[in-house]
Amino acid sequence: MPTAVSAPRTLYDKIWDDHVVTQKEDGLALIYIDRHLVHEVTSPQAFEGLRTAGRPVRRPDCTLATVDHNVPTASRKNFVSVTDFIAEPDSRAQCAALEENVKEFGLTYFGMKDRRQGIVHVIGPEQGFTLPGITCVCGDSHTSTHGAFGSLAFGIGTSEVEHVLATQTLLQKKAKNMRITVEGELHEGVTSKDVILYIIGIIGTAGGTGCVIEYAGSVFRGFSMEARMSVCNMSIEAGARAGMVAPDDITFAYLKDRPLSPKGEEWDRAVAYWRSLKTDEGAKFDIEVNVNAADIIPTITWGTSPQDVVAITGKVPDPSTMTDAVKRKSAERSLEYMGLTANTPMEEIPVDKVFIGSCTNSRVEDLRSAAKIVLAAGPGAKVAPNVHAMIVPGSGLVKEQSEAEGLDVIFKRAGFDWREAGCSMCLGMNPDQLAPGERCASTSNRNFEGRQGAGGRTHLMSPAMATAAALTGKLTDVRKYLGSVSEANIAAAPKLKELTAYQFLDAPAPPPEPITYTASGDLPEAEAPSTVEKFITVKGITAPLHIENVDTDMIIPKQFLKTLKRTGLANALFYTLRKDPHTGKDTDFILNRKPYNRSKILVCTGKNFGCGSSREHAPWSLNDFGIRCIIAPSFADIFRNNSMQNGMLPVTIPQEQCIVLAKDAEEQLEIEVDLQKEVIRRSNGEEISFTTDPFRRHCLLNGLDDIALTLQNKDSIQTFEQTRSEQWPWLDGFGYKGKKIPVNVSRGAPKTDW
Ligand SMILES: CC(C)[C@H](C(=O)O)[C@@H](O)C(=O)O
Ligand code: SF4
Repeated sequence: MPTAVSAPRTLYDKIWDDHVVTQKEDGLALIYIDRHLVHEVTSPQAFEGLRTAGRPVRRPDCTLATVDHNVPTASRKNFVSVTDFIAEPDSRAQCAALEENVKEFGLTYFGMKDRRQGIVHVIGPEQGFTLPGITCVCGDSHTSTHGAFGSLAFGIGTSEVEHVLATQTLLQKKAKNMRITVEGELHEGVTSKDVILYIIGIIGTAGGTGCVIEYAGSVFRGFSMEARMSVCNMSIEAGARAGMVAPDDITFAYLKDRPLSPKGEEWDRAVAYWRSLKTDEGAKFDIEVNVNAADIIPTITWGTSPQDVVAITGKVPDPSTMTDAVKRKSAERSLEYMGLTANTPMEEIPVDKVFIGSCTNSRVEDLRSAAKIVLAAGPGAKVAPNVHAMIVPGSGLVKEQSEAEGLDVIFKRAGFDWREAGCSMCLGMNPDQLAPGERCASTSNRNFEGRQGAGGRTHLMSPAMATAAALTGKLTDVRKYLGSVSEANIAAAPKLKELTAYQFLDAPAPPPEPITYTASGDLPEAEAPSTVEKFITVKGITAPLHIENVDTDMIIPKQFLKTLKRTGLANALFYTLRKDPHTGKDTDFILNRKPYNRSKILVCTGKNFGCGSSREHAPWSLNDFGIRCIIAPSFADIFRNNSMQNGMLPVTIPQEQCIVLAKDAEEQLEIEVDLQKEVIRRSNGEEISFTTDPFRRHCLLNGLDDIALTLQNKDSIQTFEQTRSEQWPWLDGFGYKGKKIPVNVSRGAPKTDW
């Protein structure tokens, strides 16, 4: 609840202060979570954990579930059930498991028959589930998207999903405040996607590590909600915990009359509160970055990290000009993977596929901007013969609205493939995938190796740029379509009719599935025994790794995320590096070689280990392989957290010391990591000290389970909820058809009349 703080505060400070349930002296806080989105990939093990411990979901009324990653995007005309429709057994099992879990635990679920189904980060805002001033989490790194509404929204791993389901809270340390200000006028053809790619190019994929970014300045103020969402979405690609934009009239206009937005007198109360959610004059930011809007031109990626950006008018960079050895090696590796030659003009690179979709760019406004380019290209515009171009709306409602506006006709006439909602080719967990060697102009957010399909090559860009590439068959400066001749084409074309979303949102929903649920309103007293292994000391063979930005897609590729278990993932670890794609045989990657195939420790000399997705499968696979400790110059926040939830220790020490340890490792000298004393012992007796968060150290040394610890605060949580209901009544219950579910009754099944 608001505390009496006189010093000027940032937007992040205010939301944080409003959600602290309890706080320890060392700064560790238990924060209340207002909204929880659930999808099929990161939840099965969490529900299993609840089941084993006999714990109910604490706030079904604040939880919304859907399927998105695994769903095929082919026509659903003949859809009967998930079991008939999804051919791939593991995808089918994961979607079926979610259907079972939502029934058992009484959660609201937008399944494949529901027109509101879609990517979690599209449906939350669309429904008004996402609101200003809230805390919002999901077992998905792109939860940062929801920060566009002035909320504190961030991705979590599966252990934390279980924690939120059980307690509606999370243990967190406050992040640093970072502000990125973009002032001035954007050039024609420059979109929100270009702005965020440009920013990541400047600050790098670790630039926001440990921070919550506030996007400020005239450019973000002028952006629509859709554009703000595209920016906040990619905060995670900048390494940040979350990104946010202060709510304003644009935010309120977007939210008004959404199914789950507050109504009537509560709306006025909510808006009055939301207006207070801006950074105070004089508030302190730990890091400030200023960008001049006029410096940005349409931007795309050339490599395998989102920071590998270049202007469309530029050339493929030349690694031989790079002075930093690790960077040079990474760039050489990227160019080889991408099949590119240094100094090739970007506009000369042909593409095989175009993907317009993903939680970054699959909303109506994105699709309109793509359609505008097709119209600008003239009446006979066609997708180039060498290209397969697909457009995948972010939700069933986006699809319906686009069709009512006639966008699908424009696309289909030009030869685009118009699909059903889902994550699709952003992350080939479903049939939409690149074949090895195929090159894709993609509006998604990650260009990691193998991300869109093993051996596939991804260039990130805006929807308008991707459309231009579809039409010409190569990477293209979209501004070529924005001259006076093209404007004449648009003027001559049938008018694009822009509709408002509301009429689509209000149409009746299909009846919900019957729910059986038996849970009491109180948090359980009983503490389940912890399953977390203790970490005291680990001594053994250490594997050296000389890669920068080791992303979680590299640690464990998408096909292994379809498991319903936490174990059995040892062979999946670094799969693409360990298996030859042609022969299926083991490569000579370090972890395949003796004695490193028995490594207990991994030392990485490159920065930003574990960046990218929130998949806890990454630490699970390391753990299964036998690696209990990773030493690196820096870690991505979610990976670090996920590792410690599994009794593993990520140790941060300076890069020079990592290089020393990697040399020891190369000589097969054993290393000992002693958490009690916080030292790393080399075989020559020399000690390198490190520090760990005191609470996490305590949990690791004693093998403690966060949920059991949190449940000791049950009285504080209940008191917090009482005050929350009085202060922000619109946050209780889903409010479908105006029906409110009062707190303390809400732990039963959600009412079935929504
Ligand atoms: C599956 C999920 C854990 C993952 C994420 O966290 O981002 C996915 O959405 C992705 O984009 O890689
Ligand atoms: S980044 Fe891609 S895979 Fe992840 S949630 Fe968004 S659309 Fe889905």
